[in-house]
Amino acid sequence: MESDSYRELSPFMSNMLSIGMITSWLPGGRTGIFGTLTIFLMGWLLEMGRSAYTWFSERWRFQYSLTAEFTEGDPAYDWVLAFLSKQQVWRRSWNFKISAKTLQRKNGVESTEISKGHNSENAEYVPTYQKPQLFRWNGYWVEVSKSTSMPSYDYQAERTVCTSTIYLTVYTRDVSAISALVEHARTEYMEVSHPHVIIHTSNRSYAPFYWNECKRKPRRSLESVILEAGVLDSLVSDVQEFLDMEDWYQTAGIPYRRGYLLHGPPGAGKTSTIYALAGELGLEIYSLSLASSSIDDSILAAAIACIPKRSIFLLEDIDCAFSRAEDLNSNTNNVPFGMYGSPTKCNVTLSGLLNILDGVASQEGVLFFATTNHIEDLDNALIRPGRIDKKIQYYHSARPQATALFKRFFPISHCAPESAKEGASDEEKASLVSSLAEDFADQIPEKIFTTAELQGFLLTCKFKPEKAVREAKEWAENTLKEKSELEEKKKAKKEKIQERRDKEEVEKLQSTLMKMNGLNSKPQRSDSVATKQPNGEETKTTEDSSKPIAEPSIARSRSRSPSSTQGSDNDSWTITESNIEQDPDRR
Ligand SMILES: Nc1ncnc2c1ncn2[C@@H]1O[C@H](COP(=O)(O)OP(=O)(O)OP(=O)(O)O)[C@@H](O)[C@H]1O
Repeated sequence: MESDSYRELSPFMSNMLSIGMITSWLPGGRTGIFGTLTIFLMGWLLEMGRSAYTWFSERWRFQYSLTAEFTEGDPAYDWVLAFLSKQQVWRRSWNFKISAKTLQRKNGVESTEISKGHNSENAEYVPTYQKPQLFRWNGYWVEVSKSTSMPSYDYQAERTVCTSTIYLTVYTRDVSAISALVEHARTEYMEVSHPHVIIHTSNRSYAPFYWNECKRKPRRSLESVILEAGVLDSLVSDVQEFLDMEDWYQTAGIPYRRGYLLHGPPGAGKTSTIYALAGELGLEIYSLSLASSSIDDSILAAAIACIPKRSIFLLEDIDCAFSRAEDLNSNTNNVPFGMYGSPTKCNVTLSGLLNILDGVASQEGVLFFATTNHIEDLDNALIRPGRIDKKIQYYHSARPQATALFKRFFPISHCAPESAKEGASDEEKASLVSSLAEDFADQIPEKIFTTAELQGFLLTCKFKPEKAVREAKEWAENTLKEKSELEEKKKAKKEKIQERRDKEEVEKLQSTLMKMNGLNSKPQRSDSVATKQPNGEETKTTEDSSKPIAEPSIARSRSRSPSSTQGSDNDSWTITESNIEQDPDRR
C-alpha cells in the first residue's frame, strides 16, 4: 500500500506542475515561476497529507480490526447472508439482485419490508453488498463487502459460474468477537430455516468441489408419513440418541457416524421419511445421486468432506451405482437413453464408497442415509453393520396405512362428508370419516399398491370421501390390470433382450472356436510330410486331413457366485470341447 502511494505521487506531481504552468499563463493568473511553485507546493502538501492519512488508517485498521472471509458453497456463507438480512444492512444497499422466487435458496430480504405493502411475494430481493457497508453489531463496528470471482464456464452444468466471497471486518482486537458473530449467524440461520428443510445438491464435477445448489422445501410433519406402527418413532429416537451421544462415541473410541438404509418399493415413503426427519430435528440434507456419470470417487470424497457436522448425507437409489451392470451391458445399443437398460454409467467404485463409509474420507458427526428399491442387488460389504447400522424396510400399503391415508386426505376441518346429517357435530363427522376410511380400505387389496399410488387416486377425489369409496374398487381393478399388462410387456421385452444376448454370445463363441480350430489345424499342416514319389514328384500329405473338424458344443450352465450373498444365480456360457479332447492331435 505504502509503495502504491509513492507510485501514485509522480504522476500527481507532473499533473500539478502542468496545471501550475497553465494557470500561471492564463489572463489574470499569477505569472512567473513563483506562482507555479506555490501551486505545486500546495498540491504536494495535500498529497502528502492524503498519503499519511492512508498510511496511518491502514495500520490502525490492520492492528485494530479482524477480517473474516466467507466463500460461497461453504455453509457459513449462508449463515452470514441470513445474518446480514436480519441486521437489515440491506437498508443502506445500493444494489439488489432480483429474481423470481423459487425453491432455490437465495437469502433474500423480507419482501414485505422492501415493498412496503406492495405485492412482491413472487420476487426475491438479494442485496449484492458490492460496496462496503458499515453497521453496528453487539457494540462493534462491522464492515461488510463482497467480491465475485471471474466467470468461468462449467461444462457439466452448461452455464457460466462465478464464486462470491463475503468479507466481514470487525473493528476490534478481540478474536472471540468473530467466533461470537459466526455462532450468532448460525443460530439466526437455523431460526430462519426452521419452517423449511434445506437440501443441498451439487452439479460440480471438478475441484474445488462445493455444494453449489441449495433448495428449501416446506417442513413436512412426521405424522404425515404413514408407516407401520413404531417404525418412525424408533428411527427418530435412534437419530436423536446419536446426536446426543458424541462424548460417548469419543470415549468409547467408536467413529462418530451412523448409517441407515431405507429399502422397499418405489413410492413407499423412503424419501418422505428422510425429509420429515430432517425437518423434525432441524438437520440439513446434502444429497447426491450416484447415477450421475460426473461423480467419481474423488468427487464423492470431496463432497462428504464439505458436509458440516449434524447433517444428513443422502445417497438416493444407491443400487443404481453398482448393480444392474448385467442389464446395462446387455442392451445399450438398441434401447433409448433413459429407458430400461439405459447407458448411464456410474464412476464411483465400491471400494471408494466403502472408504467413505468407513471413515477414511468420511466426516464425523454425519448421518448417512441411503435408499434403494433393490436391496438384493447390493454388495454385502456395503450393508454390513458399521457401514449401515440400521435397515428399515418399506412395504406396499397395508390396511392400516390405507385407512390412515384416507383420514389424512379428508380432515373434517376441510371437508364435511356429503352423507353427514345437517348440523352434525365434529365427533359425528369424524366417526363418519373413520367408517368411510374402513369402507375404502375394504375395496383396496392389501400389500399391492404403494402409498404413492393410493395418494394419486385420492387426489382425484378431493373433498369427496364418498366418491373415493365408490370408485376405489374400480380404480384398484383397473390399476391392477394395467400393472399386469405392463409387467407382461416388460417380461416380453426382457426375454427378447435375453434372446438377442444369447444369440450374440453363441455367435461370438462359435467364431472363437472356429478360430481355435483354424489355429489347431495349422500345425497339422506344418506337420505335413513331403514325400518323394517314385516319379520324382514331391507330394505333401497331411496327417489327419481325412478327419472332420469337430464341431464344438456350447452349453449354458448356471453357477452360483460365491461373492453374491443373496445367492443370485449367474448364467454363463461354457464350451464343451469334448470332441476336441478326444482327439489328442487337436490339442
Ligand atoms: N408412507 C407414506 N406416507 C405418506 N406419504 C407417502 C408415503 N409413501 C409415499 N408417499 C407419498 O408418495 C410420494 C412419493 O413418496 P417418496 O418419494 O417418499 O417415495 P420413495 O419410497 O422415496 O420412492 P422412490 O424409491 O421412487 O424414491 C410423495 O408425495 C409422498 O407424499
